[in-house]
Amino acid sequence: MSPSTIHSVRKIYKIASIPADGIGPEVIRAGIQVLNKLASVLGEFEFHFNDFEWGSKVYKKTGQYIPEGGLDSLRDYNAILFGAVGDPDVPDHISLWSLRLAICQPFQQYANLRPTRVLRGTSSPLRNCPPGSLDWLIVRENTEGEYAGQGGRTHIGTPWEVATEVAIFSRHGIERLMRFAFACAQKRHRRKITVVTKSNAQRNGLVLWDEVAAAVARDFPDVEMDKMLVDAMTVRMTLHPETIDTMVATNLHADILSDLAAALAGSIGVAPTSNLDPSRQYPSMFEPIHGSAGDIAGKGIANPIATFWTAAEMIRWLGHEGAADGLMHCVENVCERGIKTRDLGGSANTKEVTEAVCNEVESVLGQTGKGRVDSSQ
Ligand SMILES: NC(=O)c1ccc[n+]([C@@H]2O[C@H](COP(=O)([O-])OP(=O)(O)OC[C@H]3O[C@@H](n4cnc5c(N)ncnc54)[C@H](O)[C@@H]3O)[C@@H](O)[C@H]2O)c1
Ligand SMILES: O=C(O)[C@H](O)[C@@H](O)C(=O)O
Ligand SMILES: [K+]
Ligand SMILES: [Mn+2]
Repeated sequence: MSPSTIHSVRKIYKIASIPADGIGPEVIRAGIQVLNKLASVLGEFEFHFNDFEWGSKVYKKTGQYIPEGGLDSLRDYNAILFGAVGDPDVPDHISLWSLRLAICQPFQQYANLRPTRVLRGTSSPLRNCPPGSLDWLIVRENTEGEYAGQGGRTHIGTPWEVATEVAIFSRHGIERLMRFAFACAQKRHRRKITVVTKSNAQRNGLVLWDEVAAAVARDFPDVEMDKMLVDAMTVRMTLHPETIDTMVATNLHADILSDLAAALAGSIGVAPTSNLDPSRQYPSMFEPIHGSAGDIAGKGIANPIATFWTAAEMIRWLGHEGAADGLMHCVENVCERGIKTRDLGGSANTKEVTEAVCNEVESVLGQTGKGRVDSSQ
């Protein structure tokens, strides 16, 4: 193939980056550096990043997180790379609802994927967790449930004040999510799914959840399904991690379970998330699971690996499976060499980890090409 032909097949992706608050800009900068390195080494795609300044700083000046017409302007992108939102001067419910949820919900990014495993070179705080025994995929409902946004407050400030927070579960919303979750489980080698529920106490919405899960399960006879109450699930995750593969849970339950999962796998600093619109009508959004981490922001010590793993999931969604695996292989090599941030027990800073990953991409993927990785490396 002549160089000009190679050039002509290179895919160009327009990525909207929204670093936002706290450590968001620090880890997104690192993520962009690694993605650009990967692109130049592999030569199979190229990224055109457009940085959006949306975040709490701008909100404090203008009163808006997303400017007029802003959401529409995102529709032209192949994907959105998001940092984190949250600022000590802004109530958390304002920042979360005005930025992250203001994108996920209208863009119908109903499937939130949160893979969790113990990366090579890192360890679980659990005593009985040999490599490979914690390898999970959490599928979180991402548009309704406890995050439906329905409710209100009356008699504000009085002793008889009332507030409601109404969880909404629609058959349509549950079914599309369940189908997606079962299809994910089917693609993994264990073909096993745990439907997480709380249908003993939540006797309407989560009973519907269970019924829809049972109906969908009939269409996936090759996927083994079990059912677990969310409180008991925390025990199983901690004591018997090897019995779990894919789990599917409501918006709030999975939010909580995924922070637990991240900690059990080693650190919230490595955990990725994809907010997917499986219909591909809207761009999907990729972000580290963690928040703006005000306690470490500005110190240059945030773990960028959650963003690197997120970046790998983004390129996987764009169709470059080999490149995604190649990037993760390099990230794990760097961990194995002990170049890790403090949350993983190391002493490296964000910049050092980022440079080490870039160098690894260059030396490993530059040799094998196209993201193919020799597993003996
Ligand atoms: N999707 C999002 O944007 C998102 C997610 C979670 C929280 N938030 C917001 O972020 C703010 C802070 O929330 P929080 O403190 O509950 O959660 P957090 O994830 O920001 O931080 C929890 C703890 O984990 C540590 N941590 C997080 N990411 C890390 C990383 N990459 N490297 C090393 N350590 C890391 C922090 O230092 C902190 O001690 C709040 O305003 C919250 O609403 C936003
Ligand atoms: O609930 C939240 O704050 C968000 O869902 C956030 O925690 C996340 O995990 O994205
Ligand atoms: K985040
Ligand atoms: Mn969360």
